[in-house]
Amino acid sequence: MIELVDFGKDYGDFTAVKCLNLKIDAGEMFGFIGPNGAGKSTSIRFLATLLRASRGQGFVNGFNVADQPMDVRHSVGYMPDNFGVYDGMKVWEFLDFFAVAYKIPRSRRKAVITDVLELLDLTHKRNDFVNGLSRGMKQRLCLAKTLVHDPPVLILDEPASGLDPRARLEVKALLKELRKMGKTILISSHILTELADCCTSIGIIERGELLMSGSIEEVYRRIRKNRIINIKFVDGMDAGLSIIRSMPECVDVDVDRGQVTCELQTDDQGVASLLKKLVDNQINVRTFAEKDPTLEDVFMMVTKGLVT
Ligand SMILES: Nc1ncnc2c1ncn2[C@@H]1O[C@H](COP(=O)(O)OP(=O)(O)OP(=O)(O)O)[C@@H](O)[C@H]1O
Repeated sequence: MIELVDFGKDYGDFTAVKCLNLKIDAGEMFGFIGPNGAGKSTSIRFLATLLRASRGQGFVNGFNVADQPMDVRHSVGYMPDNFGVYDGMKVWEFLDFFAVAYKIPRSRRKAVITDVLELLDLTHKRNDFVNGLSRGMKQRLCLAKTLVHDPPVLILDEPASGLDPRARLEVKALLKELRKMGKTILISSHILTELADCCTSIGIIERGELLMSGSIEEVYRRIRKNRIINIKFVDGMDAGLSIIRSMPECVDVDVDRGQVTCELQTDDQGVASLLKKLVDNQINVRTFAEKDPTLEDVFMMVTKGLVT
């Protein structure tokens, strides 16, 4: 449904995106994850037909982004990372403006706006001025405007940024609802944990390069070669730490409030042999537990080059 083939973008001498290949199937919710300046918005703006590529091609709903921009625009609901609005506009007028832009006939516009407001739980704000809305409401309104022409594809640039935890949860619930309605969704975020339980697949981008992509399960499977172990000692933590650090499989060690967290590039056998080594050296281990990687851990490992 969404595809980038060798996409690249230069701004003058600066290469923002090198060569990005991405394929998102119909019905997927794809999380596009990367630090500031990684190239997420650049790629997204290209897919939304707002930016010319320096190299490569993009396809949305079977249409070529560069050659068939109008078809792409009708297929896509795009939510930018910044929300702009004309002064003195009411909520319904804002949506009507986009409905007109998408050439929805006058006879259908009122019903479309009513439906979208209901879906986004904004019916009670219909006659309020947009500028008076809270940030959470504005984000929801922005999401509402991406839906007026009922596009099969939604491209959302950081839809949950700047929201409080409750508003973030609400946006996430909405996204799940939209996926159930059959929309294909590309969503970018730095808030990795946000995406973990709603995305079907993710792509991690850094400095214009896609470092890893696939279903969450696939990415976790690959990351499993790095094991994260939490250890607490009764005593002898310093001796324990030097044993851990001496292991060639050890790639990272962190100590926080009496708990040691170490990252080992190893398998089950390697994890077991660390515990054995500690016990054989008469170190009193109180707890020793492997931690399942969170999306945050995955992101840190991938961007540190520990997993490819
Ligand atoms: N119009 C522009 N002119 C010059 N450089 C640009 C322009 N737009 C983006 N860049 C640069 O390209 C790089 C990628 O920017 P982009 O906005 O795509 O990243 P991003 O991953 O979306 O970051 P963020 O999460 O901060 O929004 C950055 O270094 C940015 O400074």
